[in-house]
Amino acid sequence: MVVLVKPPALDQISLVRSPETGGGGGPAFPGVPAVDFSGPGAALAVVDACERFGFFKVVNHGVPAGVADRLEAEAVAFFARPQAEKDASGPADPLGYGCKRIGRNGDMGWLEYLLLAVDQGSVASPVPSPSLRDAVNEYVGAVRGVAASVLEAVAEGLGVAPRDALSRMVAGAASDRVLRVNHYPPCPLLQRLLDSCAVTGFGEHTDPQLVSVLRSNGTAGLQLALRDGRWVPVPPDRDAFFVIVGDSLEVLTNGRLKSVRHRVVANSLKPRVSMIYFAGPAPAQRIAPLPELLGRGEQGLYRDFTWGDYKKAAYRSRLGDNRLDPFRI
Ligand SMILES: C=C1C[C@]23C[C@@]1(O)CC[C@H]2[C@@]12CC[C@H](O)[C@@](C)(C(=O)O1)[C@H]2[C@@H]3C(=O)O
Ligand SMILES: O=C(O)CCC(=O)C(=O)O
Ligand SMILES: [Fe+2]
Repeated sequence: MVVLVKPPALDQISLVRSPETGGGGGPAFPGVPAVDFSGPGAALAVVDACERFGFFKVVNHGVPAGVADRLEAEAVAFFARPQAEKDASGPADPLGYGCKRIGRNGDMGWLEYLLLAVDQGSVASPVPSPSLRDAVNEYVGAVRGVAASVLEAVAEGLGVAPRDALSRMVAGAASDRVLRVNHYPPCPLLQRLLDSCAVTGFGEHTDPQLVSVLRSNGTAGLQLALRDGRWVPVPPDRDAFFVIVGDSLEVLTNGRLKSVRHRVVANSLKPRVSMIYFAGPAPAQRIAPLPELLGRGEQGLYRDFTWGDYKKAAYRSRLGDNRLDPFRI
């Protein structure tokens, strides 16, 4: 008999079978779709990837590599500071520095992070150092353009007019944008057991916003749930931005694009650093299917709500909950 005893530092963090194959197997995962934003055809490729996986990566996005590299270096320097100094920027509630605790309802992961509010072009939260603030500002200045291009491509690919019908929802002065910088330290305490168990870095969930734009260093750990429930690893790519369809975009498209469950498992040897820009709308924004996407006589699948309503409910939920279920008709 194998008895699993977790070291104290891990005793509130769950283990996952990784990757788990779900029941029955399914068609081979062809890999994460890469959409080239420098050429023609991006809009249709974006919609195809969002319909099939709720996930893709943007290549040739035009953001100079130095912008993300600089934020990554500043983040590494911040997370290397003494714990007491980092704690002075926390606890995250929901913004600020957080360690292991995710949200307010008991979720735990093997990570530390900074959650920062972003206004139209720069960070709106206090940032622990001027050099980190400059790097964050430079980064959000660039990544918000990627989020806008993605949402324009979605609108174009779905035949929604005007082209900025979605992107303008996350570009207004009152829009709710957040930048999250995650650091997953190596987790040597628990080496992979039986070759199939891993420590939860960030538990499985969907993102509540329209889209999330993620960039990570070269350390693996991100996993994606396919539509048939199988989990697949996402190979890291420092040069790309990964795009995650969120719950709000699912509703706006009446379920044609679906939000995707994803999670991160800790690496036993290398640190993972990721930065994720969550593009959310203004609290008063109605989140309802776009009329162009409802066929004649077709009903919306969700009851009427605003982003403010949804966010309030989200912050009362556990990470892994299906937050859209209570809003389905
Ligand atoms: C457990 C939670 C953390 C979270 C708020 C929530 O109550 C449920 C949604 C979580 C999530 C997931 C995506 C993003 O990382 C995040 C910032 C968000 O908008 O929703 C987190 C929230 C958080 O960490 O505060
Ligand atoms: O750190 C990552 O790679 C993903 C984290 C994530 O999904 C999130 O912060 O919502
Ligand atoms: Fe996420």
